[in-house]
Amino acid sequence: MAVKRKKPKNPTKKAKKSRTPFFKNEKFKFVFGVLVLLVASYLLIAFISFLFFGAADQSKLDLPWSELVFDSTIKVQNKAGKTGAWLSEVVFNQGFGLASFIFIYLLAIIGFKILGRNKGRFSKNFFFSFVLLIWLSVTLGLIFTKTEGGSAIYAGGKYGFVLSNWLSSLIGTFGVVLLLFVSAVIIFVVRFDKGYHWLKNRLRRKEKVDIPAFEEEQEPLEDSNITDESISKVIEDDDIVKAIFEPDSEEDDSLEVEIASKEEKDEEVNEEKREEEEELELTVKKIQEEEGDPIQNEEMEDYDPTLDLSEFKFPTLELLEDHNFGNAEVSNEELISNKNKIVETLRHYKIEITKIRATIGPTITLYEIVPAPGIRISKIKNLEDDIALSLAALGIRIIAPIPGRGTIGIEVPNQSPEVVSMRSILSSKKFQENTAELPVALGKTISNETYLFDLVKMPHILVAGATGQGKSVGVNVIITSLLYKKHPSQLKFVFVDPKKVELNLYSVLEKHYLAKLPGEEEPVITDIQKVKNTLNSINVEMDQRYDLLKKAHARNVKEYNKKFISRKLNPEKGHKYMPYIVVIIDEFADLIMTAGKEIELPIARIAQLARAVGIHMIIATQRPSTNIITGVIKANFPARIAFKVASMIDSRTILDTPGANQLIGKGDMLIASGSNITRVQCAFVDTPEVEKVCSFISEQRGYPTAFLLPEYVGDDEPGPGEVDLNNKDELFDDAARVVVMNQMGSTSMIQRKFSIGYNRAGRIMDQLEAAGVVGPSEGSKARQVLIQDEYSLEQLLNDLN
Ligand SMILES: Nc1ncnc2c1ncn2[C@@H]1O[C@H](COP(=O)(O)OP(=O)(O)OP(=O)(O)O)[C@@H](O)[C@H]1O
Repeated sequence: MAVKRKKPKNPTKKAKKSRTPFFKNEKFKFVFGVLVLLVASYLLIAFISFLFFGAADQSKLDLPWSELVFDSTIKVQNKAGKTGAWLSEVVFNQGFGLASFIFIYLLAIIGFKILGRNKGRFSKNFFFSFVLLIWLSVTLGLIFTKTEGGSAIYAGGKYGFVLSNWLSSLIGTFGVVLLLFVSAVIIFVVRFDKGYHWLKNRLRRKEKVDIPAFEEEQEPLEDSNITDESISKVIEDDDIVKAIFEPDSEEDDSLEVEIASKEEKDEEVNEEKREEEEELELTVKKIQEEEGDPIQNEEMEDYDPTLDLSEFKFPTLELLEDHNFGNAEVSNEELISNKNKIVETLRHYKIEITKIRATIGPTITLYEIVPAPGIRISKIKNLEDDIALSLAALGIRIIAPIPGRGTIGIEVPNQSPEVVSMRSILSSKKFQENTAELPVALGKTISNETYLFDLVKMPHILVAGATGQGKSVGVNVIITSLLYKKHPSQLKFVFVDPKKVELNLYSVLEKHYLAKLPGEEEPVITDIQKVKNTLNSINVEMDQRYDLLKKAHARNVKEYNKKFISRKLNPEKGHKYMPYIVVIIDEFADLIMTAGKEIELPIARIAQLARAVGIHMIIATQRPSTNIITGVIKANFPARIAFKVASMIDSRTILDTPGANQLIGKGDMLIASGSNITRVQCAFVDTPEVEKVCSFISEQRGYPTAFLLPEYVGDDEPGPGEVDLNNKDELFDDAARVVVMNQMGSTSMIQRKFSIGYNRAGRIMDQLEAAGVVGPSEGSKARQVLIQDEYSLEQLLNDLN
């Protein structure tokens, strides 16, 4: 009985089903497709026969169709019979002449399209075939102005003939020839992208433009299915080259400081270039691999994830401040004085140097020295404090040796440090032109380069630093960078902020960029229990994403989305576009102190596995002690950012090396990724600026709700076996009445009737089971209702209350 009532389970689905027109039916499509192909074949036979026997049949084809068909004395030679002969006459001679064969091609592509076999671009093919039909018939009409004595066939057909005649009278024969030529070139260029590039290259070569070898290779790449990753790689390589050149250009300002020649540098540059070329070849290979992707599906316009908010406007740079308070540059006097002090101090300890070179950064100047042969590096390293003392500067850091350069670096803070504005780094060419998946512009390096990374490659970041050293600003910089590059459909944030103040300003982005649990009020999570549920829910999302990736044979979310966008994945089979999810946890220490393992384990799991499915995590902490940043966390967060910390031990805890204790604060930071440590001056973005950016976004139309994460039932929610009837849900009585009235124990019915989440409906169902209203769960079937009438139910409810 209960099963019968299952019918209205999903009314919208039902409505959809009944609305499906008959011509979308698979069988109908198949029959229709085959019919169209048969007609095409028949016409092909008729047309070809017409070419041979048209002249012989000509006299009979002047008769009206009915007379021709029904008069049995009339015989035609056309292999497709009288109808075929008559059709050929109408389409060929009265229509478009030899170009009429294009009709057969059109019918064939329509037939294959209906059968679902047409993988080409249908609308494009259709349109161009039509254009070609007209073009060809006019051309043939122009060339074969008169039919030859014996021939009964108009090569250009009546239309071609009339049209070409009319055009000739209008612009003259030469004009028509010119028009046909120009239109042929236009058709060719518009229709064939490859042909266009071929033509362009031909013309270029003719101009004898000297194109370097790698550029010639890049040209077709633009057009092929080049992946964003490969583009970003090319750009990154470019950046490396720049990074090598830039310090040199800086040196020009301080020529007096430089002692040695630049020959070595040139060699390095050559080597980098060689590497770059090798890298480029690799990229090309990768593209070929991807072309062989076996999953192909029916042709449609590409899916556009941004379509729902297509009018969304990215925040403008004007929303950000310049923060340029007339920052003084490092003077030559300062450079020379520092250089002299370094040289003197080292000399004092009998360390001779052969070369010293300065690279000026926004807050720090790096003095690179090459000690004389035989000097032990450790000796210089041990003099760190002495050099600091003699330079009377805090924050001296010695890097001995600078990896990959064979020199020793001494970083000295500038007397008047520069504030690196967020605006300046976001307006940098490097950021503007970056095509990385999740580009983050964090600040400027020691060589005044914009420091940029792709969060996808990092892929989770641990940020630590003593209070007031720029951690919150750093996190805001990361978020702002992403907001300037990613559309709301491509990126979602989960904000966890136990302090309740730091990330709250982003709550206005709820309907654009935030993800939350269903039924959750607050978009920024502050409650520990909710943090647990959210992290576990992200784990569920991660598992679901892995399942979808597996089904789609995709290795990562980028590949998956690419397939989804090109409609190779069927949404009806559960596939969906996957936005990146960036989880930002501020004050991680507070969470670990209160919830310990319950928080640590889901975080570690996400950190271990979520990279491929587009989930990334950034956790920030003030207290970088080993009980907070445990081995499990450390092992899974290869990228770490350290602002100034109080002690060397703290520095070791974050970076596995000292150094963060010697930073100068105010956004001065060390970034460790793998074995590389880079000193970067973090960009500065003030809270009012972030607020402006957020309100710019939130004032625009958003999605109806935040991005909903999967539901997660916490462990401390009572399970079915341990239902507490003293603590019944307030909808319990009403739900019991609905169940008994309908005689159907279905959770989804309760969920629908009361517009509540599945979890709550499930809990009510468990309570109904414990109260004896329904029987135990029977898998996907509705539960048996144990109370038969409303009277018995009211009695039971009275007893329970
Ligand atoms: N990149 C920067 N450039 C210049 N000044 C900065 C920078 N970052 C931070 N500051 C300065 O340091 C102050 C403190 O920064 P911030 O609030 O980010 O510290 P914090 O480490 O988050 O502190 P807490 O842990 O107490 O929240 C800022 O108000 C600003 O004046």
